[in-house]
Amino acid sequence: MIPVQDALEKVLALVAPLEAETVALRDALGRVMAAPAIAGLNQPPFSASAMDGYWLAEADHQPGARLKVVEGEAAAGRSFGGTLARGQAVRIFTGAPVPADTGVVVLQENVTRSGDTITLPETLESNHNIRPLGQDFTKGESFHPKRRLSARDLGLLAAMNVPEVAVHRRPVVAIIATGDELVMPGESPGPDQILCSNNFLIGAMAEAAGAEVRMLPIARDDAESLRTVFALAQGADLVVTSGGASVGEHDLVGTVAAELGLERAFWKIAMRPGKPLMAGRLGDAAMLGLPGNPVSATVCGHLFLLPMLERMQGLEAGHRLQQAVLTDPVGPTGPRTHYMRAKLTPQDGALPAITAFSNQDSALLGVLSEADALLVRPLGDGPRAAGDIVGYLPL
Ligand SMILES: Nc1nc2c(c(=O)[nH]1)N[C@H]1C(S)=C(S)[C@@H](COP(=O)(O)OP(=O)(O)OC[C@H]3O[C@@H](n4cnc5c(N)ncnc54)[C@H](O)[C@@H]3O)O[C@H]1N2
Ligand code: MOO
Repeated sequence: MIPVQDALEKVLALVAPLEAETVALRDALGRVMAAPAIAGLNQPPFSASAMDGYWLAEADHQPGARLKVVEGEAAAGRSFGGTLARGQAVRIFTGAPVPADTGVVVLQENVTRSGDTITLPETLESNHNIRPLGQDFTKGESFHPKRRLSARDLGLLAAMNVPEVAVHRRPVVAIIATGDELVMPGESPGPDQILCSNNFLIGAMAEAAGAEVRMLPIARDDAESLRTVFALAQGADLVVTSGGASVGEHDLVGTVAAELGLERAFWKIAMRPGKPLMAGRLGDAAMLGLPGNPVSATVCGHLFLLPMLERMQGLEAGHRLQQAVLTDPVGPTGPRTHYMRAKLTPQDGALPAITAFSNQDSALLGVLSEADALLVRPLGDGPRAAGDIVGYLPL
């Protein structure tokens, strides 16, 4: 059994950031940029009015000044074009280019207009209400956030006149459930059978983390069936199996994968649940052999599959341990780090409170669905009392 941190380093060494592909800006949400985008222009491209009102020269911006409003106007998309003499003002609207780089926009509701004359108020605003050219970004500026692109990022890229973005290719993940007892939802299980939940759980986790998932047929607990399904995984970047990872006679995943050339990085981790996890390189793909128990598969998915997917997409990969306060005591841990299913309760202005579920059986999907955190109990840790600060991983 190797420690979790060592296992994390080993699984991350099995993968690398995937090559870039170009996608339309419209399809770039949640993707990770593989190269910087360069602003094609200044934003704003001209000094622009921030308000509807009148533009005038700075020298004419005096309390109570009376100014003549000239013919014409400056509107968004249509500049004024003319020039103003002293004592003149021009009608201007929000987003319009200002007639000259200096000057002031006075809000229309702050002047008194009579015919073609406006009178400025006795108390003037200090704000000139002009957005200077390039105040948002300048032409040639580069943008390369090391995170998933958000809706706000897409807005920025659009404003930069970047219609297509170079992003890391999505990892293709082949998912293989193994077991004679498994049937798919919608089928009628025989008396000794159960439903295959892992594919849905792990598949959805991978998709939510940016992967393209290929759901393969269930492999039976015999070498022939496993070989057939492994062959269908050809071309995937990552092959994720579940079940058949332990030590029983029917646990054949390791044996068959070895026969197919698995260069095993490790098998068995000092963690609970998830002990029988295996990982390695299988041809051109990385392989992660998850334990069959759905909770064990999920915990391993959070601890290893998600970081692998992050790394393949060019993200910083790892576990982001957070802190919470125990509501109830927990017992000592044994020789494995224990990831306990737990519930968080937010606390005003303080760390959240965390409560471990009383039943930690690694087959309980109901508890897993209710849980929103894994309370992390380091191996060899003593008992902890209510009020102690502990680490957790959000689910
Ligand atoms: N003698 C020992 N027995 C076991 C050990 C051990 O160290 N010595 N380890 C236990 C631990 S810990 C785990 S975890 C399990 C993992 O075993 P496998 O990875 O070989 O998984 P299976 O035996 O195939 O299945 C375990 C359990 O999960 C159910 N399962 C499997 N696949 C799915 C699926 N796709 N969807 C839903 N449920 C699934 C399966 O029916 C079993 O109930 O081994 C312990 N044994
Ligand atoms: O490690 Mo097993 O994953 O405890 O049920």
